[in-house]
Amino acid sequence: MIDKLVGKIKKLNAPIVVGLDPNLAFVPEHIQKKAFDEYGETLEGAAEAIWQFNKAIVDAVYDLIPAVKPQIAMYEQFGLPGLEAFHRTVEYCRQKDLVIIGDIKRGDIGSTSEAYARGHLGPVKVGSRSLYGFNEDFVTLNPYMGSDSINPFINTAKKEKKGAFILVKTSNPSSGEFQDRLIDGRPLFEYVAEKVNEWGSDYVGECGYSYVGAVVGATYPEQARITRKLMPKAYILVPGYGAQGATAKDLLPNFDENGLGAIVNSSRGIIAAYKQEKYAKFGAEHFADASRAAVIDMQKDIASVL
Ligand SMILES: O=C(O)c1cc(=O)[nH]c(=O)n1[C@@H]1O[C@H](COP(=O)(O)O)[C@@H](O)[C@H]1O
Repeated sequence: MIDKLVGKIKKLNAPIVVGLDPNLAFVPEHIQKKAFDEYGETLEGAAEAIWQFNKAIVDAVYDLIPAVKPQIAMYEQFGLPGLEAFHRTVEYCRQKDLVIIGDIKRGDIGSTSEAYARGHLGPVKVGSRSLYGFNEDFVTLNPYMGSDSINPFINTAKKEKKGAFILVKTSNPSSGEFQDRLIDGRPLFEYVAEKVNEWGSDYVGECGYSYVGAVVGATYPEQARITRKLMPKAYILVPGYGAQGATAKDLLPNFDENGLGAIVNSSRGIIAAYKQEKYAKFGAEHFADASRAAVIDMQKDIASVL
């Protein structure tokens, strides 16, 4: 899957992942109304609204981008109907040949991680059958519980030719609280970066990159300079561009000398583009066209610095 991802990034000249984080507040009134008319103001109604919203955005942008990253929290907030909308979204994106990064940020004791890995990457055995649950191509992982919490995902990813992005230095304001703490004079995130490099060293695709990747927030370019060197084979998922304030220049340290090695996420900046002054001319009716315009602008913005 890392080869498919890198191949698509090169072909489209777009190291971009659109984050499908559909809060109801982003879903235009007319879509909400239609869903509520059909299902009432219920969890089912909310799930239908976010699914229709996602579908319109995917239809508008799929030919421009290599990948999507549905963030499971935005679906979980609507309970089981929300998770069904997550699954539908994953399946729809697969039909559109997009690489799917399930943003699930999991990691637990080994036996529990094995179950998460089966549910999100691999098949689960049911009697004589092997069945897929959510079936994303990559997942995001939280490595705080150590190697035995990560290994089940790596083993499953290897069998399935899929992959993972492991949190190394996150984009949020408090990310330094623990991640920057010094241990023997070096910040914790550097140790995690070295571990990501080690976890991925045996699992390198034809493109030269490992299918064990990392997450490094665009909001911390200085730290990215260090992590890029510590894990030369890791593809880096870079969130924080757009809504969290990072600019194209901030992304640069995550890329290699060939302009590869990183893929930049934008969620609110794309899916809620119609709410920004810059794209207001599209109006809520044409929210998906606003998202397309925002993807094109993001692609140009990143290309201008690479
Ligand atoms: O793993 C992630 O994707 C992630 C890691 C991180 O350090 N920061 C971060 O913002 N994210 C996710 O990236 C997305 C960012 O959304 P926007 O700020 O709207 O572009 C959300 O789904 C976050 O959960």
